[in-house]
Amino acid sequence: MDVLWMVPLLLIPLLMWTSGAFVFYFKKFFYVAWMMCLALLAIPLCILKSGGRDVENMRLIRSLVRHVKYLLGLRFEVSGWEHLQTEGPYVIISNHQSSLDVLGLMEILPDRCTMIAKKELIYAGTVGLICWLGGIVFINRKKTSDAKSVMADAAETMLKDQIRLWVFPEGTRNQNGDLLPFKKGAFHLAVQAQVPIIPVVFSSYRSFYLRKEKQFKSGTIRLKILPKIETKGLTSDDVSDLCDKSFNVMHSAFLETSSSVPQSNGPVSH
Ligand SMILES: CCCCCCCC/C=C\CCCCCCCC(=O)SCCNC(=O)CCNC(=O)[C@H](O)C(C)(C)COP(=O)(O)OP(=O)(O)OC[C@H]1O[C@@H](n2cnc3c(N)ncnc32)[C@H](O)[C@@H]1OP(=O)(O)O
Ligand SMILES: CCCCCCCC/C=C\CCCCCCCC(=O)OC[C@@H](O)COP(=O)(O)O
Repeated sequence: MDVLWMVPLLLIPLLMWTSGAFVFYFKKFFYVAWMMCLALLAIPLCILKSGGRDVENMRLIRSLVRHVKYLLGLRFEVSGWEHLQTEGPYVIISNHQSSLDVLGLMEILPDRCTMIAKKELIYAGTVGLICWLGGIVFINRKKTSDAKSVMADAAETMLKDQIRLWVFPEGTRNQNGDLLPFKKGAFHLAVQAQVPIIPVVFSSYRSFYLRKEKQFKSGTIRLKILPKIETKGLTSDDVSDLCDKSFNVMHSAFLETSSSVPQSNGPVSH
C-alpha cells in the first residue's frame, strides 16, 4: 500500500527523461512502419495497374505518400512551381538531409519522374520493392565504373522513354547544416542526355529534427524550385563548371531559405 505514492514520483522523472527522446523514436518508428505498410498496399496496386516496373507507378506512390506529412506534424512551403513547367526530360538535383526528404520529393514530383538511389535501398523490404516498381535506378556507390555505366544507360533511357530523373548530388545524407560538395554523376547525366537541370533546395531540418540530440518536433520545410540550367551544347569538359555553378545557386538558396524558416518552438541550435 505505502509503495503506491512512489508511482507518480517515479513516473514524473521517467516521463521527463523520455519526452523528447520518446517522441523522436516514436515518430521515426512510426514513419518507417507506416511507409512499409503503404508500400505493402501499393505493391499489388502497381502490379495490377502496370504489370511491373514502370515509372508511371510513381503517380500512385506519390498520391499514397502525400498525407504522411500531417501524421508527423510537417508542413511544406513550396516556391518556384513555374520552373517545373518544362516539357520533356530533365534532371532534378536536390540536397539530401534525411529519409524524410521523400515527403518533400513527393510534394513536387512531376509526372514520369523517378530517382537514382543507392542499391542497398532495394533490400528495404516492401519499400525496396516499391522503389523497384517505381523504376528507381539503383547504383553501386562503391564501384564508380559500375555507377557510371548505369547512369550512361539511364541517360539513353531518359530520352527514349521521356523520363525525368531526380538525383541527390551530395551522394549521401547530410545534416551538418550545410551542403556537401557535389559528386559529378548528375551533371554527366544531364550533359550526356543534353537535358536541363532543375535545382531544388530543401531548407535545413535543424529547427525541428536533430538526429544526435534525439529531437523531432513539428516544423515547416521550405522547398525552393530554382530556374533550370541548360546543358545544350555542353560536353564532358564543361561538367566541372556546371557542377560548381549548380552548387553555388543551391548553396545560396539553402542559406537563404534556412535562415527564414519559421520556428516551431524553442531556439535553433546551429
Ligand atoms: C506508397 C508507398 C510508400 C513507399 C515509400 C517509399 C517511397 C520511395 C520512393 C522514393 C524514394 C526515393 C528516395 C531515394 C533516395 C535515395 C538517395 C540516395 O540513395 S543518395 C545516394 C545515391 N546517389 C548518388 O550517389 C548520386 C550522386 N552520386 C554520383 O553521381 C557520383 O558521381 C557517382 C556515384 C556516379 C560516382 O561517385 P564517386 O564517388 O566516384 O565520385 P565523383 O567524384 O563524382 O566521380 C569520380 C570521377 O568519375 C567521373 N564521373 C562521374 N560520373 C560519371 C559519368 N556518368 N560519366 C563519366 N564520368 C563520370 C567524375 O567526373 C570524376 O572524375 P573527375 O574527378 O572529374 O576526373
Ligand atoms: C537496408 C535495410 C533497410 C531497412 C529498412 C528501412 C526501411 C525504410 C523504410 C521507410 C522509410 C521510407 C523512405 C525510404 C526512402 C529513403 C531513402 C533514403 O533516404 O536512403 C538513405 C540514402 O539516401 C543515403 O544513405 P547514406 O546515409 O548515404 O547511407
